[in-house]
Amino acid sequence: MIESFADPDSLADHAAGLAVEALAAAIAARGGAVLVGTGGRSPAPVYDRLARSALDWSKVKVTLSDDRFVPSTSPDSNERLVRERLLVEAAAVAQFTPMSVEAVSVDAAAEAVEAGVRALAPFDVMLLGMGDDGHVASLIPGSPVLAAGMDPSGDRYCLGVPAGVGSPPVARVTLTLPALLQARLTLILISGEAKRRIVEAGNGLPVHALLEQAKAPVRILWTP
Ligand SMILES: O=C1O[C@H](COP(=O)(O)O)[C@@H](O)[C@H](O)[C@H]1O
Repeated sequence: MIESFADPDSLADHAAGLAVEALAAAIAARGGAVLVGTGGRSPAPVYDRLARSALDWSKVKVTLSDDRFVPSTSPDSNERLVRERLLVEAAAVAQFTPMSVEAVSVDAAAEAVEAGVRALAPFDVMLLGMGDDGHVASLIPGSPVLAAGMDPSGDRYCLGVPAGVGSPPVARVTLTLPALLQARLTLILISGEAKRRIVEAGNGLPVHALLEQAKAPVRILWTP
């Protein structure tokens, strides 16, 4: 069920509030918390709010749902977005685990980060956006590795995605569906009528695999 908000600020306020509540509960219960951030245009306002929150960020580990296989200084880097908008102010002390690293190939990069990302699971909060094609993370329709990434019985958490799909159409490292289902709470942040229609269509796109499962709690926050 889609939760609607009048404007981007109220959506970001609510998303940040849910995330802080869940992360604080994880710290109280287990002594630490794991936040999986995401890239694109949706999460930055939530990051701004999280960075100012009174959470004990020294006990929070942060990684990404996916990243582009580009230098972390690139404007296309999701890591750059997280470092500029989340890992600042109070959140500057959080420990970050990258989803992409310099390597001879994107597959080598995925292999290099697999153990470190897997060690963070189960994740306490995962933020996701959704592309105009129904992709989440970098599980993108038309990708030659989509079936592998969406395989619920797959044994990898991190997967290399060849260039040619997505915007920008660069190579990427993505969490797989089994990894996405390791989140105790997933918040999908979407905006606009077109994306709402994609979610409601229920026609087998990557986002629908998350919505049609009962293992991991998923909430969709939408604003016009
Ligand atoms: O390319 C990507 O797209 C998705 C969705 O981005 P949005 O701008 O439509 O919210 C994003 O979640 C992902 O991290 C990114 O690599």
